[in-house]
Amino acid sequence: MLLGCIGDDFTGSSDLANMLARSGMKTIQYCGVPNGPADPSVEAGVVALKSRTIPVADAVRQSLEALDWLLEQGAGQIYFKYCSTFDSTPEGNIGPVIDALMERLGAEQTVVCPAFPATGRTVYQGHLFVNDRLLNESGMEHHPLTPMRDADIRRWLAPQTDGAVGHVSAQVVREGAAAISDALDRAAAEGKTRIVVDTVSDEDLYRIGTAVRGMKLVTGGSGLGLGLAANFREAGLLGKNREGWQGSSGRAAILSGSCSGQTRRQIAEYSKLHPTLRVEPEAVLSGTMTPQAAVEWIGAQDAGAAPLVYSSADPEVVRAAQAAFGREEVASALEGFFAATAVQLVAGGYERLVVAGGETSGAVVEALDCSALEVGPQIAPGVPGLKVAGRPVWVALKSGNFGDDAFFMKALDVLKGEAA
Ligand SMILES: Nc1ncnc2c1ncn2[C@@H]1O[C@H](COP(=O)(O)OP(=O)(O)O)[C@@H](O)[C@H]1O
Ligand SMILES: O=C(O)[C@@H](O)C(=O)COP(=O)(O)O
Repeated sequence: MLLGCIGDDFTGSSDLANMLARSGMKTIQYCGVPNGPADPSVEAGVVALKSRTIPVADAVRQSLEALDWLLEQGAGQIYFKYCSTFDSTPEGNIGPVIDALMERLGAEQTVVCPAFPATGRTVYQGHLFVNDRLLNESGMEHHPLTPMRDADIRRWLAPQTDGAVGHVSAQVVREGAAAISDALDRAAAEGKTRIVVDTVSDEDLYRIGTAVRGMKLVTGGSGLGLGLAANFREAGLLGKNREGWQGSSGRAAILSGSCSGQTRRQIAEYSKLHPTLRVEPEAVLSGTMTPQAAVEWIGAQDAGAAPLVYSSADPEVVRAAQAAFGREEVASALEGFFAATAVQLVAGGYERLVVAGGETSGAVVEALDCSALEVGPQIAPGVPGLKVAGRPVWVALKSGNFGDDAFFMKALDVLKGEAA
């Protein structure tokens, strides 16, 4: 294993796995920390955790367990993957996990590089943009669990970390890898160890990648995977033979707990022509809507249809449910509902599942008890088709913000083995 990655959620991990696989690395996504060794042919191992919104101490412990396993597999560089919208709160978990990984690795400095230009996430003057909007005006300020109310990544990270936060500007990044390395050295001399690096294009990601070639720990969104994979390719370290990936035309269903604007547009589009069932948090909490009832509804739809069950709702509706029942209570009830629904579907022979939402996907994949996911073709930037290793189950794990309006249709096709 050349590159060992720790993803703080399952959609994000599949985003990174997609980036690395498309960049030529033999990549596997592990669901949690594996019990045994990795296949020796794996060049990039991505350990997916559901650690983005759990208590800080648990996130740190799980991340360190993943680190130890990746080091045992021989990984020479470690990549901590978080969201391209830097999903976190002033308490964590990005900062505390970075601190713990740096300490365990004896790393003196790391970069903080959430940008993913292919999906419109760029960092300029330390501020994160989603397309042409500042992060805190992009809709992410309404996120149910990690509302992002400040686009200045330096200011958002500072209270989360014990280390001093620095910055490398876009102007320096444009000058190239040598200028970036010099700027990192200057920051280190000033005692700055967590360095937010401006990134506005894929070219920037390649330049940053070159500059961090020897860094023990790098952190960011999936974008920087481009630059890191290029390092291994240029060093002649990547193998050539890639196994094929095959889809399935088996029965399919879609589950969505993502409340992002993009997911809600995708649901609106899909529901024009396909069966959809909206579930209310109240109904799930009171037990009037159960996984069994959802599975029965799915089974009652036309054979060949891929029914969609969703709890996704507008920000005001989400706020009202959280005020009535508690943020964590609602989230965990809905995640449990989707997880149990997925388990029953797979037990009933469903082979294709499209899941929208990072936390929702984590709950589903953990409940399905998958050890690893094989990476297939890209459905949309940041979202690959995946196959559960050793079982006839194909999944797509969609980040709330990714994919165009027709995403669900495309995902079902790619999981079938058809081009997107
Ligand atoms: N109607 C709702 N009201 C309140 N919370 C909800 C509702 N629907 C989903 N949620 C919760 O909101 C969270 C959405 O997060 P996630 O699944 O990560 O989506 P995204 O990828 O858009 O961030 C989940 O914990 C989910 O259970
Ligand atoms: O980096 C990204 O934007 C994604 O890979 C990601 O982490 C997705 O998180 P969710 O939006 O919570 O699914």
